[in-house]
Amino acid sequence: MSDINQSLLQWAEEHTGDPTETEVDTSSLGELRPTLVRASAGSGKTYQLTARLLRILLQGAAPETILATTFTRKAAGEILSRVLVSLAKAADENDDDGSLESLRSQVGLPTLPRSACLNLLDTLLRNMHRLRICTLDSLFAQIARSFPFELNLPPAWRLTDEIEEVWMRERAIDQTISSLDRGEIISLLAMLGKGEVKRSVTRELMNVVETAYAIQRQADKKAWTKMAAPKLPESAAITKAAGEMLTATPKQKTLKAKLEKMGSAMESREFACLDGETLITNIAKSKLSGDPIKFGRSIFPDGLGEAFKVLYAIARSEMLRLLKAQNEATGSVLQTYDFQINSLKQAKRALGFDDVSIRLANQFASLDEQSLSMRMDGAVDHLLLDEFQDTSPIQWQVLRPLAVACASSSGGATVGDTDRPIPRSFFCVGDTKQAIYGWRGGVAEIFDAVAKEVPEVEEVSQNQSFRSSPVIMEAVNAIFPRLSRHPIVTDSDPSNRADKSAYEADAILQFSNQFPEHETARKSLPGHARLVTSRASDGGADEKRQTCFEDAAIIAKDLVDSAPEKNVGILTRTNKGVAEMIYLLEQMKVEVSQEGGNPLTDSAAVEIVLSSLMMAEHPGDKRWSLHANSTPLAEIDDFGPDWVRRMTDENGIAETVEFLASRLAGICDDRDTMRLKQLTRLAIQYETNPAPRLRDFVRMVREKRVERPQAAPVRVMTVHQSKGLEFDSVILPQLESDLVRPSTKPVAMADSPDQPPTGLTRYVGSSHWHFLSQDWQQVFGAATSSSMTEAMCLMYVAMTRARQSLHLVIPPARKAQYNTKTAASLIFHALDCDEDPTQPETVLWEIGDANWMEM
Ligand SMILES: Nc1ncnc2c1ncn2[C@@H]1O[C@H](COP(=O)(O)OP(=O)(O)OP(=O)(O)O)[C@@H](O)[C@H]1O
Repeated sequence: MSDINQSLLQWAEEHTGDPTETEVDTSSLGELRPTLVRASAGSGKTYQLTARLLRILLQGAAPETILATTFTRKAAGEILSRVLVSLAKAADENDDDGSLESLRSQVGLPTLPRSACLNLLDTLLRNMHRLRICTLDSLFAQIARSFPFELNLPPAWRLTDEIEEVWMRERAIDQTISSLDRGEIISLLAMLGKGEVKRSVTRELMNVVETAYAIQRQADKKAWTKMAAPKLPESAAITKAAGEMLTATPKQKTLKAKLEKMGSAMESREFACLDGETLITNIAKSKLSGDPIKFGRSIFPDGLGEAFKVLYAIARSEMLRLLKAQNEATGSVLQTYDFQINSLKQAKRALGFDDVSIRLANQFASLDEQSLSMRMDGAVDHLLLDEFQDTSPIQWQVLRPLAVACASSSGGATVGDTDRPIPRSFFCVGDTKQAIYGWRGGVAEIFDAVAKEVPEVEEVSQNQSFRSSPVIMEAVNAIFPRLSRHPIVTDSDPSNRADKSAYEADAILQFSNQFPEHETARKSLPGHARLVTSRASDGGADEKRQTCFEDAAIIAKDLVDSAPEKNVGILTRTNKGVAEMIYLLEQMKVEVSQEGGNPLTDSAAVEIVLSSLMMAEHPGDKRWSLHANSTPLAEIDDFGPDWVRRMTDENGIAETVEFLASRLAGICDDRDTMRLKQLTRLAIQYETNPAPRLRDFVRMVREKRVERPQAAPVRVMTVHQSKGLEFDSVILPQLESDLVRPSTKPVAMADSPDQPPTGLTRYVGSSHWHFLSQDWQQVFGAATSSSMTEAMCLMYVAMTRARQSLHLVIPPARKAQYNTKTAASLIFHALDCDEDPTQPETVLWEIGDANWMEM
């Protein structure tokens, strides 16, 4: 039990009366109907979920009948702490903040007695271990423990961590390669790559595993063979077409040369030169538009129509047959990898969260509710799901039977020893506009699945913010419903289903059309929002970004200086951006902290300790000893690889690290000292590992993010990390990067987005989409739309973290039309700014009062 819970329990014990004295009259609550809440940012999703949980508890439900899940441990902790703190405050007779009234209004019980809050708090604190408020991952791990045989789990299995997962992946890839002979490797690589061997075997396999394994595990076994490839045209037809091209007599030399090249290729059946051929692309365009086939500005003479059809059919068949072979090779290598990694994990008795979810999902498809509740340490009567937009199809498959059972209000447990039943309940909440975890498998369309699959679920939407000032809401309302003003949308041709831009445009259009008007309950909260260009910079994209970051740092410093009690969130697109931003702020002596933390290697002192350990691991590699010996550690008697090895063998890694850290004290500032302490703590934790090894420890330190203990007034993080948080001021300095980052991830075909894939294929560049059948074109298009929608969601999450002020800093545009595919350009067009975006240090748009902090 945490310290806060311990002290709450003590406090509750001193104040609790006889629980039977205060039976709560919950009749006014009515039945808790199955509910699906689609709620916008800051509109109180966590607040509502907490309210629902409290209502269920106040009705007398036993804590073990309730299950509330979310996505991060932090969010789960936040829900629990909101429940406990609001009860504790409401129960406190000396409270003069109106906490009891607030709780009464939150739960909808105007006569809720103070003593009932105290009794409930007491019950909860005594039954904390029974109340399940947890992440989906930890819930699944708990459930899995109840089904060891069905899930074929090794005895006494344990969960892996991220570092161990990487280690096992590398081992399994090595074993996959060893299981193949040389000839197999060469042909496999040729198939996996673009028909040519261009990468190292390990790197290519690593890439395939990283991009395709997770999706293939959820897919139908035959998914990689779904893509069909047409045969080459008949040989006679090719010969005839070749002849027509070779004998054609166009006036223009370029046309003649092109026809000769194509004709010869067909005649000799050497088709490699057709890949990437402009003429083929032009044939595809003409098929779509009905216009004559062009080459440059010239048009081919009449009579070649059939020959061009054959040429196109050859190019299409070549491309799709290669893709089909690549897909099959990918499926087969992933099958071998699957065998290797599973054997490894089975031998180590270790499973990752993904392994657990997949095994459960397969099992749960055929499980009835009774056997489910029998195994799960009793029945779950009340299910509450938070952040539902981030749920993956696999996770929904596991949750579905529980959701359906809880939504049918009959059959719940009774209150204590009485025979008064408490109807079961289902509640799920989320915001599809905040679906930013597509890469982790989250699928916002799961919301629609709930509406379809959970009987009689009531849908509620909520767009009133309890977080942001009217100015922030005005900014959000000014931007998102008008995103479709951007030239990407206005210039797009929606009829071309092989055009990537059309899908991107469509995604922006849908997002802006469906965007609900946002309101706020905090009508008198002052605020300020503006879009500015940064100072000019001469260089390329890196210099421009750097200048925006510098300007953002200046804005943050000004805000902190003028209103030290307010907090500032600087949200970047990338982790690299976070590191750069922190460096700049530290240079300006602004106190800053990083959400989620950095690896400890951001401290030079930690690097010295790591070099000393690596010196023992690789005595032949002089880099490590040179580094370690150029520091005060060189003064240790006999210091060298043997000394470190002896010390770790005799005293363990943690003690060695602690000793080395103590010898570095003289050269450490406060920050280094704190990071060294954190390093020692990591070493102590690491030593509980069954086979601790120096090399693995160093690797873990390099990868593991460790937060600094205290949050500073300025916090820097990626937009992803800011989800669920709020700041008085938000600064967005990285709006100029590409909206959608290029991806070559495989693409999946499914009956609906919440279903497992029935088909999979390697990625195909958009210039080749015209070769694909219509259904696959749509699949590629849908993947593009999803990425663009996610980019819109990211912008939305970023802006709606602001309570009072919002600073959007963009570099001056290259051209006044400003039609780049960036958030900066989208915002500029949505706001219909009159000012010239090419000018530096210009306020392009501004609302509210820059002195909001004084109001
Ligand atoms: N009905 C309400 N009455 C008063 N305050 C509320 C209410 N609902 C929410 N709040 C307050 O508004 C703020 C935002 O609420 P909350 O964090 O629950 O929003 P959210 O919908 O989860 O936000 P997001 O999706 O953006 O993370 C919190 O400070 C919360 O205490």
